[in-house]
Amino acid sequence: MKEREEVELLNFDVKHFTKEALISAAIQSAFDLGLPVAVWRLPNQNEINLIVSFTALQQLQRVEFPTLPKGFLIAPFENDKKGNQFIKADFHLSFDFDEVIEGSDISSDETATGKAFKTQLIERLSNPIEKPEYFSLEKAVDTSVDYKALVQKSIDYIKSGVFEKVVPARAAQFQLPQHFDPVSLFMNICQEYTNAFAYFVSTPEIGTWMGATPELLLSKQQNIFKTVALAGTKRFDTETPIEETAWLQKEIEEQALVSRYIISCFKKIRLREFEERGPRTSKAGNLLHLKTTYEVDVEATNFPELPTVMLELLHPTSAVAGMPKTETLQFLSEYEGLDRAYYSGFLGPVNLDEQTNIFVNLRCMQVDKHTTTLYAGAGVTEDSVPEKEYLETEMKFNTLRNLIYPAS
Ligand SMILES: C=C(O[C@@H]1C=C(C(=O)O)C=C[C@H]1O)C(=O)O
Repeated sequence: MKEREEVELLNFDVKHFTKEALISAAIQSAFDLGLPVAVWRLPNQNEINLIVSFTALQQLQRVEFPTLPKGFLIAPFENDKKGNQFIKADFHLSFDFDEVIEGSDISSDETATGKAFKTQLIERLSNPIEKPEYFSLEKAVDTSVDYKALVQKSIDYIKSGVFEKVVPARAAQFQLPQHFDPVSLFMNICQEYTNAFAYFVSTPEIGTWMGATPELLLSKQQNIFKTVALAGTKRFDTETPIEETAWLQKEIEEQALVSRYIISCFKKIRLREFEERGPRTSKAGNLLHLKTTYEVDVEATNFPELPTVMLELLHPTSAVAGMPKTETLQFLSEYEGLDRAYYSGFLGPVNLDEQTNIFVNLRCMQVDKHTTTLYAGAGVTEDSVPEKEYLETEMKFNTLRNLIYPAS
């Protein structure tokens, strides 16, 4: 670890501050200067990372992972419209438990913005703030759509053979508590959902998003490419050991469709050597899902561009859109009545610690100044019951809602 001398970049010992104070001051300083900031914690890890870009978001036509600098990728559900957005890591802090383990000024030349950011950070640390401000789009979201009727329509379309599975979503808007602090919420997410990808992203262009997603879209660590098929939802029951969870035919089929979709992507690019594990029951907060993992050795298969190619083929998977893709996307844009924005898009760190980890943006919310919009969907098949799918979206909302409004 390139410890001390890099931590010294702030000209004083950051170890005097808690990680909450440092994260708050960095978010506030990014806000003050109109700069993009991302904070995250990978599943089953202690390390929290924070990056700030000294330039505006970069729009990427194609996500060429091997040539991208260190940064954070975020893309909306309807990717063709706004495209992939990239937050370049010009400033990077990482924390393990309470210790700053790395602080680095990645940008090679000291720009005026970079200098201004560090000056501002020192200023904000010396005069601590209670909670940071963040970018807010104050977006109006139509939450009036009758979700149960939408599920019924989905079932009718499936029965008439238009498609096999579709994932309609809905949004709910809530007033934020008066003393809402995104940093303490982020810390609670990290603590409560240890096997989720916990994140906070705030930029002038996309506003502020937070979440605790259980779904990996793809990752590359050393030479191993990984993706998962995640679907089927049940409430976690503390009385039943996870491995003894019983799944209904409907849920098994729903998840098998996602697996089949991933395998069809591999087939399209003539990739035959992959390792498949599962389906197994996987816990996500208070919910359980069925999960199959796929791994490919990109060196052995001589396929370095696999993550780039698979990103384009996979998104949106049938876990968030449906099967087949074209018909279900058409149905959703016609009847869902919701701008999903970054919900069910994808996001995650790129080329940090020589790894890339991109997740499907689920169990997430867009945060405005006084309100928050939560998004959730449910996989509908022929055997779905509208009331049950509605309750499933409520349970998914609860992932974050329970932490924003803890029962007193
Ligand atoms: C669509 C969501 O979740 C997806 C849909 C699932 C399902 O239909 O059972 C389960 C996990 C996710 O792949 C969501 O959380 O909003």
